[in-house]
Amino acid sequence: MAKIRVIVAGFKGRMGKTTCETILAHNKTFELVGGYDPHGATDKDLGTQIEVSAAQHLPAFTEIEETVTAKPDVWVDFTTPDAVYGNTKFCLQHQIMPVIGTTGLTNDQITELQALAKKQQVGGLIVPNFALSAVLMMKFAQEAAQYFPDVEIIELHHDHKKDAPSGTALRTAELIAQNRRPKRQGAPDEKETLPGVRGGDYQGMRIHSVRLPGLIAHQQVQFGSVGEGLTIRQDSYDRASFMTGVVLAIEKVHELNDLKVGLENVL
Ligand SMILES: NC(=O)C1=CN([C@@H]2O[C@H](COP(=O)(O)OP(=O)(O)OC[C@H]3O[C@@H](n4cnc5c(N)ncnc54)[C@H](OP(=O)(O)O)[C@@H]3O)[C@@H](O)[C@H]2O)C=CC1
Ligand SMILES: O=C(O)C1=N[C@H](C(=O)O)C[C@H](O)C1
Repeated sequence: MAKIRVIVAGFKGRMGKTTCETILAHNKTFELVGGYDPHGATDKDLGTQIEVSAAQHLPAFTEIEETVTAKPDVWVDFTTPDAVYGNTKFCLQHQIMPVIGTTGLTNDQITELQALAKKQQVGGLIVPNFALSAVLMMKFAQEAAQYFPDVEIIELHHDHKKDAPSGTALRTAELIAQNRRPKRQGAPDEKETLPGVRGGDYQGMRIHSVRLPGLIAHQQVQFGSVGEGLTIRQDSYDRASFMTGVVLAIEKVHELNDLKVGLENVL
């Protein structure tokens, strides 16, 4: 069987670099055909970033149009919230299957991209969190919300993270909202004496974002009821935690005939 040709957008970043290393380690099934970073990349960058001799001659593109010359089957995106919409649109327009890890796509953008994927007949996957523990945490939280409508989400990340709340927290809130009876939490007359201290309001439930050095990616979904509580906690202690999901997504994305949200679509 032919190897799956993969390009990594944001290859110099924390996730991009780990992803390139993972693809190279899976060289029986995957072929890393290049990297993309519009802010500066040379052939040498990709080789030196990855520090694997096999990667020395891989192209690193700075112009998005040039990426098609590498003939990728799959585009893995770990870039920035500002770039991800344009990158995904480009993939779909060029029949490249997107596997999107970057956060920040709005629901309207996702709907628009799904329509484009349908028109172009290209499958793809948007994955708020590739860690299996995170996928399970979201599923368990969604289930618990049927019985416990009072819930706060506390997400904790490294202090280089650009977006808040995290994509995982937003997706968790979205899934919980599908099962939770609408409710505005807290005392009706509650008042913040320090602005923002109660966190972000997502349909009446609160999301809190913690940023600290030393952290990678963690989330606690805390439910409360009369005389009892339930806490669902997930931890990514290392970026390796995302790689099982990344590999699975690259392997399986060709089985999809539209643009789906969530790793559960290929589990
Ligand atoms: N779904 C998941 O499981 C996970 C998702 N993420 C998400 O992935 C994204 C990246 O995270 P992380 O690797 O930590 O971030 P980094 O800042 O380390 O990496 C982002 C990289 O993208 C590059 N970049 C910027 N603009 C573009 C563009 N237009 N096209 C291509 N590359 C670009 C940056 O390069 P330069 O410095 O040259 O601008 C940088 O090297 C975030 O949105 C994060 O939330 C992270 C972990 C897991
Ligand atoms: O920026 C990160 O690091 C992460 N981003 C994703 C998010 O915003 O949910 C996934 C994971 O939490 C790590």
